[in-house]
Amino acid sequence: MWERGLVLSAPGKAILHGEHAVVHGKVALAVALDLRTFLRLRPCAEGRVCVRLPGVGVLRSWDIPSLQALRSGFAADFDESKPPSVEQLDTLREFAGIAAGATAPESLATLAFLYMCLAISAKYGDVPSMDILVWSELPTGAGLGSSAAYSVCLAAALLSACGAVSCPLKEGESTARWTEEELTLINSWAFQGERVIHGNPSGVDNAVGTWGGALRYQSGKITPLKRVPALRILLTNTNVPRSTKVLVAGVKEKILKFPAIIKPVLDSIDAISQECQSVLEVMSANPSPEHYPVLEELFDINQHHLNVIGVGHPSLDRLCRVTASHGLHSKLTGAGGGGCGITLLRPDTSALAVEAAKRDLCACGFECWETSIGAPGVTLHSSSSLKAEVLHALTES
Ligand SMILES: Nc1ncnc2c1ncn2[C@@H]1O[C@H](COP(=O)(O)OP(=O)(O)O)[C@@H](O)[C@H]1O
Ligand SMILES: C[C@@](O)(CCOP(=O)(O)O)CC(=O)O
Ligand SMILES: [Mg+2]
Repeated sequence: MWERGLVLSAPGKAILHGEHAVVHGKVALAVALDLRTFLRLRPCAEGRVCVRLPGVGVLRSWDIPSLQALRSGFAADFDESKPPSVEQLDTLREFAGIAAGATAPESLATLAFLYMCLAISAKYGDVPSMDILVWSELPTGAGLGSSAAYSVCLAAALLSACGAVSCPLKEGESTARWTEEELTLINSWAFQGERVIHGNPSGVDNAVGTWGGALRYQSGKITPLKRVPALRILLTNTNVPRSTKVLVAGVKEKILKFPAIIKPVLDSIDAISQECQSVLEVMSANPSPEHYPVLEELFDINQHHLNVIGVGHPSLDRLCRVTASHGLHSKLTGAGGGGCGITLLRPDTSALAVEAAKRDLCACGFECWETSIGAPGVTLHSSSSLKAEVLHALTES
């Protein structure tokens, strides 16, 4: 079925609570956003694999025999349960001409592609000649899980191309999703992509990209949150670039340096996530405005904690101050160090008040957008069902 080509997508995410702490076994609550990464896969005839990633300026192609030769060097070691080894990544870097230790977006994206392509073909059979194009509505490296959305799309496309998962889109349907079992496989390979990009990911981002909706995540255990109130959220990108890999490594260093000081902060973040989950459950049964002050206070406390563990940034402090001047509460989301913040809007926050806050945030050089949460996870699309903007990006890039 994929032989006619396919288009699929995965959502970005916002972490309500638990970023960083989740890497150390604590609870995180995360929701899928209505901003997505799209991948188009087309067969091509020349015995080559071609990858176009316009978001990070990559246009590369390799002939299949050279990929097969590379793979045969360490085929036995590829498995979705094993982290990519230093040796494997060094070999792939050398093959692709990527400098050791390079953390540029294009280097990490190319390395993740090569790793997943070789590992999946080693396990499930050769990849066919193909042309892959990835285009995203998400900002890259801003805390909204663009790396996970990219990894989920690659996993779904490569597993489809090797025949390890089906192509569930039937003639005449506009979208389709895979079975639970297939989604579990896609998620585990997406986690490998995240491992290449992040070093030590928790797995929460790829879980949201795969399953969508809203979920609680702890140490690999994914619990969908069935009853979540329709929260209104304002996302603000400070446009300050940062790397998840570097920030995650910084928190680890702080824990090693001051364990007795930092570990209780992570425990407190865990308690915030749990408290927030209880409040959301009560709210969905009884959607009364009385719960909002609690959610707002939890945002404030967690933002302080995230500053304590070293992932704040002056731009994020400014974001919180500006929204506070409009009576709104914000925290960073994702890895921090710049990137995005989320601001909770109450059901009765007027459009005028939101516009005034947005105006002040934009005056700081930030970008804002109001989003809805709980979007579907990884999805196959028929071309005719795509928005004009997406179709244009996938045909013109
Ligand atoms: N559209 C995309 N195309 C290719 N690579 C991408 C894309 N989006 C993200 N990436 C990869 O993910 C990395 C950003 O991941 P990360 O630092 O975790 O930030 P975040 O996940 O918050 O956006 C980029 O450096 C790049 O390697
Ligand atoms: C900081 C962390 O909790 C979330 C990172 O999210 P993002 O890559 O900044 O979108 C890391 C992780 O969970 O793997
Ligand atoms: Mg990421």
